[in-house]
Amino acid sequence: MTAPRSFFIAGTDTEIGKTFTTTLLLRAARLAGLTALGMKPVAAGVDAAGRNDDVEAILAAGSFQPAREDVNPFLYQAPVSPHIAARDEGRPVDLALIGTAYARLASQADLVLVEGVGGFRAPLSDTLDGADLARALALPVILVVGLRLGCLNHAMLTAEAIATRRLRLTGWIGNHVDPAMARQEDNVRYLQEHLHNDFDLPCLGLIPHVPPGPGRDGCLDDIARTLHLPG
Ligand SMILES: Nc1ncnc2c1ncn2[C@@H]1O[C@H](COP(=O)(O)OP(=O)(O)OP(=O)(O)O)[C@@H](O)[C@H]1O
Ligand SMILES: C[C@H](N)[C@H](N)CCCCCC(=O)O
Ligand SMILES: [Mg+2]
Repeated sequence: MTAPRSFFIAGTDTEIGKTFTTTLLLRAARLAGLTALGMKPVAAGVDAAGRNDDVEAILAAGSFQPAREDVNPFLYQAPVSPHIAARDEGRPVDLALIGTAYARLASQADLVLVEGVGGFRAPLSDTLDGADLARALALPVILVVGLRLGCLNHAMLTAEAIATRRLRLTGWIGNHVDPAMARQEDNVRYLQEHLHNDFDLPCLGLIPHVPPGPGRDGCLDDIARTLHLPG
């Protein structure tokens, strides 16, 4: 196996479709014949069974099930900012430990996708945030833009924050998280032009709104095939 192609999946905010996009990119990689794994190093919020939705979705989307502690080394109970949950539970996020878990996953796969937490600079502690996590892993970044009112500003600010840290920004994906968004095409056109002009950033795909329900699974392969994984 050659060195894996891995990416950090950053988002313009929380609840904008990072996990949904990550699972579709894993699907795209698998359809292309790659062994692909996801990672959610820091997750907050569990159900009655003690499980986190993102972790379960990312485990299910991989080519096989690696050690759960490697996919998700830090799981906190409360669905709040991780810096609060980590302090409440007395278990601080440890970037070195996350790096070791990532390396174990990378040794087993052609491609690893690491989902961040919330927006790019969501805090992990009083001194660390999501940007430090991306920098510690030193992975090229894919920016997921949740297409809803306000996303133009969030996208430009997030791209700037990533570029300022000299991380390699490889492309962006627009996710139609809000089916009622007005002037969708005009918004997408703005992002295409300005992320290209300011950051030389290509659009790697646009994900349509796919309401949850029985019809969702049937269209995921077709959507995944429209996404471009950077080489
Ligand atoms: N394209 C889409 N069509 C329909 N629903 C979507 C789409 N993208 C995301 N959703 C839904 O929006 C919600 C938030 O998506 P998701 O969990 O992927 O966000 P996230 O950015 O990963 O959030 P977090 O910051 O908590 O990790 C989920 O219920 C998901 O199913
Ligand atoms: C619990 C939630 N779903 C996310 N995992 C955490 C979002 C943290 C957001 C912090 C912030 O930027 O205000
Ligand atoms: Mg998520």
